[in-house]
Amino acid sequence: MSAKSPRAMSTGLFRRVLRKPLGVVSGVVLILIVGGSLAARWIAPYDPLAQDFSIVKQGPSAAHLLGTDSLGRDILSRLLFGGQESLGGVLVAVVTMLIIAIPLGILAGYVGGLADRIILRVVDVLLSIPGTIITLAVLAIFNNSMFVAMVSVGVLASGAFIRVFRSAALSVRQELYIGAARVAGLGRLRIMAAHVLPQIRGVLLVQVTLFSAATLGIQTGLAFLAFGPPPPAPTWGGMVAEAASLIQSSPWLLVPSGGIIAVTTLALCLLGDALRDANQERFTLAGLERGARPVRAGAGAVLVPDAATVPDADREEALAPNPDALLSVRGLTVGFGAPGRETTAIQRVDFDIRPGEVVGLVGESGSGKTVTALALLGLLAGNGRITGGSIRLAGEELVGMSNAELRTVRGARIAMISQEPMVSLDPSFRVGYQIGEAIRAHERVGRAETQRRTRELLASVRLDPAVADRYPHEISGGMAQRIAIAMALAGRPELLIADEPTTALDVTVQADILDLLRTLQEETGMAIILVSHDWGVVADLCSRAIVMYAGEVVERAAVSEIFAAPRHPYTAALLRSNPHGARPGEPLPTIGGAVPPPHEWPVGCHFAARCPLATEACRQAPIDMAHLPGHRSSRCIRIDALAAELSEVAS
Ligand SMILES: Nc1ncnc2c1ncn2[C@@H]1O[C@H](COP(=O)(O)OP(=O)(O)OP(=O)(O)O)[C@@H](O)[C@H]1O
Repeated sequence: MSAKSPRAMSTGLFRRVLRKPLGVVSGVVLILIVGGSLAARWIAPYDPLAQDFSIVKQGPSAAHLLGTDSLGRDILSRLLFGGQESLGGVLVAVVTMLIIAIPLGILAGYVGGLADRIILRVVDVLLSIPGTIITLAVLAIFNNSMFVAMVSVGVLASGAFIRVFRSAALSVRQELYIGAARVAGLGRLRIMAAHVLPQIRGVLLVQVTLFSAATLGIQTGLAFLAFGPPPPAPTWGGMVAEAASLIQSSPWLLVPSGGIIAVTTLALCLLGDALRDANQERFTLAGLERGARPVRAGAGAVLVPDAATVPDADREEALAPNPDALLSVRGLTVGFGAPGRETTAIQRVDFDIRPGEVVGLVGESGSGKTVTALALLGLLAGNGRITGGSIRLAGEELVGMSNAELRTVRGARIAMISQEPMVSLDPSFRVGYQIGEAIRAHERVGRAETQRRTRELLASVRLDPAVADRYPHEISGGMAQRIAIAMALAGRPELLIADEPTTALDVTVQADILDLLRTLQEETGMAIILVSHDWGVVADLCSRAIVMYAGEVVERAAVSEIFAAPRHPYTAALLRSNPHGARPGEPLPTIGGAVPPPHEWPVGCHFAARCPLATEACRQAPIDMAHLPGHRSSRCIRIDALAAELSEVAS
């Protein structure tokens, strides 16, 4: 078992390149050219400056494999030494470009918002600068310094590459494992360095090879125009210039000098092609293996309490969080869209979770369960904001906390597992490494301690320690969910939000995961919010349930009470359509119609259009929560009619 870094995984791309004949040939050619230049002082047969006027302009011979030039100097030796200047210039430009484009591109793509807008303006400026004129001016100002000229080439080219790396980072940002890393409490810098950068390395390598080819053209072009080191120092461009001036009398001279530039450029372009193909294969394979699925995720939410969005009737409750609760949510309202013109997606959400309590958050698709869960973590999509209400964790207000403050809450105090454990895991990292990363996000621990805790966490989710050495594509969905749970436990959270943790799993595995969650809850004493639309799962695990419909909590009660006598027509309809209660041969009752989207919410009861008990009064004004005996509440004014209907059915 190990929690080692993902170096082995990064060799996957190179392995795929090595399977491509063009990739191998171009790679070998480049290694020979670069290696030959680096080792020039040991392998060059002659001094590149040594002149011998008795053998000028000779063709290839045993003594001079590539012939001699107009001063009798050995061409092979000059090419080998000249490569140092030409390839060194390429290296300077590429490194300069990377130093600027990688951080700015990833920052713009991953962080977005103002940072993105500022960086894009800088890119516009860089792209509008006439590169050739600036480079020639730099050479004039800096006394023909090829080094400074290549730095300026790198700076000027970085604008285009910032855009490329930004696009790559933007697409990685949507991945669930990035969301999972944020939930685990990892900082932005760490996520960008450890998760985004490795994911865009394929694009990066392709761009580096193609830019190197282009820069080689610029470097040799400048040397051809007599910029850079003056004669007799060998440069590839200078050798081409000399050969061009003697093209009539000695055409051979152009073959080795022009040839080395052409071969190097071609090899770089072909290597770039092979890398691009290998990288695309990787995404296709990863997509097939993981069933890639887009996910709503984005920058941390801006938390702006807006008292005006909390209706008067609920204001008193909104101002009175429960001091005994671990989590006390009051009047929580979330909007999506441009500030000031948001569409409200959840509103007036109130509930408490006591320490160690397991509570189900139930409702059809679109009722607002996930938005509520993400709001608790400050992880709403980039266009989402908390526009009202309060979230208190052990008395501490989370609404209004900065992102940095929220990071100390995520993972450490509130953890989350999602319904897609496989896509929550970064495919490039061994699972042991990812668990280790979750541990280190909360504690400063050494390698040995990280490994010990990784083993301990794997054991706690009933997995063999050897699983740590596997990559996500080497494990099953059930194992992936166990690992996601292990990662969630790494910060020893007080509250675990499990968002439909069994939905994507095989039925046989579902029961195991629920069992595991129950055992872990008993062992650790943490509270759990179980987001689900499956009453069977809720009945299995939860003591209380919160039922949501079209962005509002419509009923809160103990699960046993809800099953015995629901106090909201929506809860009753949901229970009737529960597949666990289906009778053989009888069609399963369904709730007619669909959950209205936020912009179609009616003024009155949101469920009125689908409710058989609705009257005119239900449609006229917003319905407040009615507090019933036994800590129950229901957002319904027809509770008596419902109770009468249910007792009629029962009798
Ligand atoms: N980024 C977003 N932008 C705009 N609207 C959104 C966004 N995310 C969620 N919503 C809206 O919020 C509402 C509640 O969605 P939510 O995902 O919370 O429902 P849910 O009950 O969790 O459903 P499911 O079980 O399908 O996950 C939906 O109407 C949805 O359209």
